[in-house]
Amino acid sequence: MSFSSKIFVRGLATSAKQWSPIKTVTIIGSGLMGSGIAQVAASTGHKVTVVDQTQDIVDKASASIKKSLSRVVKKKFPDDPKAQQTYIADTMGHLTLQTDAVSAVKSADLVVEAIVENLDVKRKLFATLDEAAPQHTVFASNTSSIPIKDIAVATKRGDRFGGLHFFNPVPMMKLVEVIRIPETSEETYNALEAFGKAVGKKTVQCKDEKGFIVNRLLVPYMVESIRLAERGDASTRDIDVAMKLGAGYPMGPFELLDYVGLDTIKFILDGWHESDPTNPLFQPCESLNKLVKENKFGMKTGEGFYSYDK
Ligand SMILES: CCCCCCCC(=O)CC(=O)SCCNC(=O)CCNC(=O)[C@H](O)C(C)(C)COP(=O)(O)OP(=O)(O)OC[C@H]1O[C@@H](n2cnc3c(N)ncnc32)[C@H](O)[C@@H]1OP(=O)(O)O
Ligand SMILES: NC(=O)C1=CN([C@@H]2O[C@H](COP(=O)(O)OP(=O)(O)OC[C@H]3O[C@@H](n4cnc5c(N)ncnc54)[C@H](O)[C@@H]3O)[C@@H](O)[C@H]2O)C=CC1
Repeated sequence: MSFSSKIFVRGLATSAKQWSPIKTVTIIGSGLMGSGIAQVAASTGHKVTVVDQTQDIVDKASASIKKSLSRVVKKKFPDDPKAQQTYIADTMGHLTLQTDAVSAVKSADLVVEAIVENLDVKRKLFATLDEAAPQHTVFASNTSSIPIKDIAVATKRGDRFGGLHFFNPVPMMKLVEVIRIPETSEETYNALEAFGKAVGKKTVQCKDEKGFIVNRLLVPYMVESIRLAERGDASTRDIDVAMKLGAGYPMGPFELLDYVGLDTIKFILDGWHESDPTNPLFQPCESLNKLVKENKFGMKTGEGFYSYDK
């Protein structure tokens, strides 16, 4: 059955809001984002296969999904240990973790890529998957900063390609940005949007422009916060307190910088600066560069703008 006839036939019987043509999902990359996306997809009844490079990595992902689920169920079923266990077992029962990407996409309706933020590596992966996946399979990248069109050129399925940008921590953050490139068909866009809703997220639509919506606004905000501290106008602590209590943000900019990873922010800023060198919002940032040079990436290395117990 072709993808389009699946949508048409099933779409007649169910409401557009709840119904998604995506039932079987393969997530490539089981790091921070891939494991979170896998978790929310599995817990909403999708059949999910997660792929990473080694058995050790997928074992760690499985453990981190279980840990995250145990936090979720405490809130979802506060006084019902049995329901907590059932929810965790059901979700884990929808998950398969493996190391072979080619066999993992053979029956996928959707492939979500969440591997390292490197264009060449993403292109190489998608070129391989394009050969292996069935005709109807939709491809999506979770990239933070690389244009979707630059990744999609590695495949012959631009019409079945788009962006699905989730947020960290995936189980908690309620948004998915759905990104279309000019080639993305209406049917593909609708399927991606329906999948976002089916995993319990609010979706927003965005063109394939730098940073989409959230990162296009957040990156300059974070960099401007660093510049404010660099000028000595206020301390990092006070800037964080100010933005939490004065603007209602759950984390201050320096807490968020350390949480996301300073290496990641630098990578994004450098890339945008390279492609738009005169844009004042994308100018290099001295103290960010210094911390990254010293391998102080934030929470994951134990030190960034703040220090953390490892
Ligand atoms: C940005 C520039 C460019 C970067 C480029 C790369 C990034 C991207 O492309 C896009 C992004 O993701 S940007 C980052 C977006 N994320 C944010 O802004 C997070 C902001 N922080 C928060 O929302 C909360 O602090 C947060 C929800 C994180 C934690 O809440 P709290 O601060 O209150 O801390 P907790 O007390 O530990 O947690 C509160 C409740 O959340 C539950 N929880 C937290 N993490 C979880 C996880 N991983 N899995 C499951 N449950 C989780 C936790 O259970 C807790 O619930 P309660 O027990 O009821 O308190
Ligand atoms: N960290 C964040 O806050 C966010 C990251 N993103 C994007 O999501 C993607 C993944 O980011 P993270 O999960 O943070 O990275 P991560 O470093 O935690 O995980 C990446 C995983 O991909 C695996 N991998 C690398 N090459 C692979 C390949 N060829 N085949 C299979 N697995 C491979 C790695 O072994 C690793 O486990 C990136 O494109 C990033 O820009 C998007 C939203 C938020």
